[in-house]
Amino acid sequence: MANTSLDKDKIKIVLLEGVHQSALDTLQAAGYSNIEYLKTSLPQDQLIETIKDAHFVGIRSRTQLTREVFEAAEKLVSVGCFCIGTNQVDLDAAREHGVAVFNAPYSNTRSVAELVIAEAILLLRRIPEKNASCHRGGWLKTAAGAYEVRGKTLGIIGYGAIGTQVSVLAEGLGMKVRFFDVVTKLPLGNAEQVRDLNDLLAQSDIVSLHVPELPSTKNMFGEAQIATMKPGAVLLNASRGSVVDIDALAAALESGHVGGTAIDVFPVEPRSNDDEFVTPLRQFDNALLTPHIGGSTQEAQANIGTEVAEKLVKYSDNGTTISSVNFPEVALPSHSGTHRLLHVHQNIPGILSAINRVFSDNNINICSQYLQTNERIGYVVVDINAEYSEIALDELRKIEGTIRARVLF
Ligand SMILES: NC(=O)C1=CN([C@@H]2O[C@H](COP(=O)(O)OP(=O)(O)OC[C@H]3O[C@@H](n4cnc5c(N)ncnc54)[C@H](O)[C@@H]3O)[C@@H](O)[C@H]2O)C=CC1
Ligand SMILES: O=C(O)C(=O)COP(=O)(O)O
Repeated sequence: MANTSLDKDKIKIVLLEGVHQSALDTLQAAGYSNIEYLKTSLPQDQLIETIKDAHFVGIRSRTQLTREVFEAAEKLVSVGCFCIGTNQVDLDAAREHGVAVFNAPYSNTRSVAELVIAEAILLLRRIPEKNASCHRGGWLKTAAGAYEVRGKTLGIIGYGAIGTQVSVLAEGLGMKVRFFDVVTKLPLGNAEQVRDLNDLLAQSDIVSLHVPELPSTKNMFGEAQIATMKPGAVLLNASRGSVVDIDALAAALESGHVGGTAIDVFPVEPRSNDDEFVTPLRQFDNALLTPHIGGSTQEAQANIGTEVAEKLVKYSDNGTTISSVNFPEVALPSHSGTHRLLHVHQNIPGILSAINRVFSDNNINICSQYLQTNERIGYVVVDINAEYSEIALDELRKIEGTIRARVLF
């Protein structure tokens, strides 16, 4: 019988953007040795060349996996986003090509929250401009415009995993927490949900954004929202660069309406540490600018490396898709003694009977079967006796609506 389950050393894995060593360790410990490791992201043409024969790809927030990339990467089975955000991946295109995408939804939450709290304190004490002045030989020893965060109102926009952590830490420092979210959320501690964004902005001394990049959050914080902030209040953004209109923010820093800002994410970010960083905010001493390092701590990166690599290994070794962001989720037991067929298909009428007909027409006994569907695709996993897997795989691949079929043993 032909060997249709790929040997592990033939499974090519490309890891980009310097993911943590823990990812390599996890993959290697699971027997995967064919790993190409790159420290940066790649422009689209080089990316396509590098991953055209890859089965697994690991990225962080910088690498853009567009439809064109998925069309070119014919062997791609799965993508690991070694971060929280998955906006850099065309998830529809991935799903249509049968590529399961995984991320690490919580491993860097605390790191972002700690940074935001530190920035809030530094901004209210006017530290960024005092620090800049000291570096130039100045000595701005004054209490003018410097405040404690205790008793101040923090307005959080997006009360999810990060927003709630910020909320808890802020209350520990004696801040009043108010939040705005499009979903009704259970407030932690004494935080209160404010239903109208303008109301939140009008009462906050510190505004911090923690929303995902979505069509609805693109430029959601522009001239009008900035104008509604209290004069002298500070704005923090460690979510995505597309959320804040940077030119409007620059104008408000120029006029003094915004008292200071801490920005970690930008509409255009350099591809690597060797490229120049360009933003209109560079000219302002009271703008605390960081190079998208909200989640860049040793703890977060090590945990993310292990977490996402483990998800890729599980999907590769036994087909489990638990916590995939674009695939129906199936938790699978091990399948010793049988061959496991994995079939990803468009969710169209009649396809399940066509799949089951393959087994009944060929008199193949099904040892176990698992199915999960969403409105677009279905994922069927069938364990059968080894001797029948080649014929079954051939027949499954012929079914109209099949996106991808593979066998594991
Ligand atoms: N700077 C960095 O290094 C990092 C940045 N991030 C960014 O932070 C974002 C948030 O992360 P999590 O808290 O884990 O996500 P999450 O999904 O747990 O929370 C996001 C919250 O935003 C809310 N939301 C969505 N649209 C909204 C809108 N228009 N107005 C108000 N609220 C809205 C959601 O209902 C949800 O409660 C990520 O999507 C990612 O882009 C995440 C990690 C590191
Ligand atoms: O986790 C996220 O969404 C982040 O923004 C962090 O991205 P990074 O891994 O630092 O490129």
